[in-house]
Amino acid sequence: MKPGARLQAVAELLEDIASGGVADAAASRYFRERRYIGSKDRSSVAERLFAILRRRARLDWWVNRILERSPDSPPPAARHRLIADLILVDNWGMQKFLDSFDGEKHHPAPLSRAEKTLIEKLADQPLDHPEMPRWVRFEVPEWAEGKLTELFENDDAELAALNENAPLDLRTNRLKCDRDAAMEALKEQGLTVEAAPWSPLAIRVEGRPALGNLPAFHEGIVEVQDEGSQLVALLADAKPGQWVMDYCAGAGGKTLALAAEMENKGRLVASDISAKRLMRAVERLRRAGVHNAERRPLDGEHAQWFKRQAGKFDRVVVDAPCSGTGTWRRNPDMKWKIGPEDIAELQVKQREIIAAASKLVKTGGRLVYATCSILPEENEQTIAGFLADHPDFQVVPVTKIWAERIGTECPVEGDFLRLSPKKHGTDGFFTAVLEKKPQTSTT
Ligand SMILES: C[S@@+](CC[C@H](N)C(=O)[O-])C[C@H]1O[C@@H](n2cnc3c(N)ncnc32)[C@H](O)[C@@H]1O
Repeated sequence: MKPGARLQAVAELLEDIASGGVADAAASRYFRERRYIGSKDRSSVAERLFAILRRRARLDWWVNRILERSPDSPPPAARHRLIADLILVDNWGMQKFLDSFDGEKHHPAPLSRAEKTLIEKLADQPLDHPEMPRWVRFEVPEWAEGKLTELFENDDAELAALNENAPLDLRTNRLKCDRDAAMEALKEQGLTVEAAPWSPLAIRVEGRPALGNLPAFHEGIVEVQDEGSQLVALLADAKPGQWVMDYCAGAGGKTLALAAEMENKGRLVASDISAKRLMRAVERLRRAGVHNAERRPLDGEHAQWFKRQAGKFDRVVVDAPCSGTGTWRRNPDMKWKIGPEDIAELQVKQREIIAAASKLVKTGGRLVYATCSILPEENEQTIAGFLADHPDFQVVPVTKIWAERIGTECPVEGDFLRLSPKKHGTDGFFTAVLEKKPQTSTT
């Protein structure tokens, strides 16, 4: 691809994302439909795309200022973001733009008058400007800035970490081998890897290798999973022979980890409101050598079955749908797609889901509630609301489970697991473990 064609690809992807596309999926689709684009070009396009998404608030601030757009005008055009990025970050001058934005096949169309003004007036400006509001400087939505500042007790580095590149983490599949053997295999296959700090199964990979080509991946020795997500699954403390329900299983990320902890023994049910998402778990379960998992979509057809399972499960894991605020570093476009009204809606949904799932837990069994959100509304507040309505459940401190299950230094103090990218180097995660109390006799 010529440099101009790479830029055009970035502009088209930015356009797609601005009109509702999700960055990861949009990029995968774009490349799938254009198989002729080689791997170097793909990486270069994806790298610039994600870098622009991470700088979006500051780029928009500059475009609005230069073009004298009012703060309530719609977001700037995708091309304006790209042009601003090339000037503010790469110091492009007019001639470079004229050479690439030449309207040739696969190249960006020639510059408009407004774009030329942008290029002239932005020349020699730095990306950061002292007049930028705090939310712009830290690249968080305006509605979230106050909340996050309070949550992180004015620690600016926590806000900044929400916008940094996330590492690629793999989970060793204990059904196939231990971490040392998995790391050896990955090294032999050309990867640079190290043991990640918290999960005894986590392997951190340098760079962004194409895992699809690796035998270790095809053989199910490792699975992609953020270290934080691995810890959630470990804290479920699922044991061989137990009955375990992964209530919001999606494409099975946690189901796989739970199956390995259960050593393929016992009953593992993956349920989800979306049968389509559950279907995506099938191939992953096969690759991982999981034999004890069954899929049960939460639909009319299975409603009776779920009713009959009341009080039968040792572990019910609720990996609830959430705002994903803990994964903003991985999905920098997502934060601009949600607002406070979504958080309020999610909170209602989370309370309904945890209440429904709790019915499946047997006496002495555990309900594990997790989100990849860092907002207390979706976490501590959901748990407090649930416990107020369900006095038959009590909190089991994660520090206690950690000591029994993992044994190393626990990353948190107190009852709940609350991980943050800055403090723990993982995505932001929350986990609470609740136990169904033994029934007290009323005689
Ligand atoms: C955070 S995702 C789960 C991710 C998955 N556990 C993993 O580790 O890969 C949340 C899931 O909840 C599902 N969901 C949404 N509403 C639900 C409901 N009312 N009951 C059960 N699952 C629901 C969504 O379809 C989605 O797959």
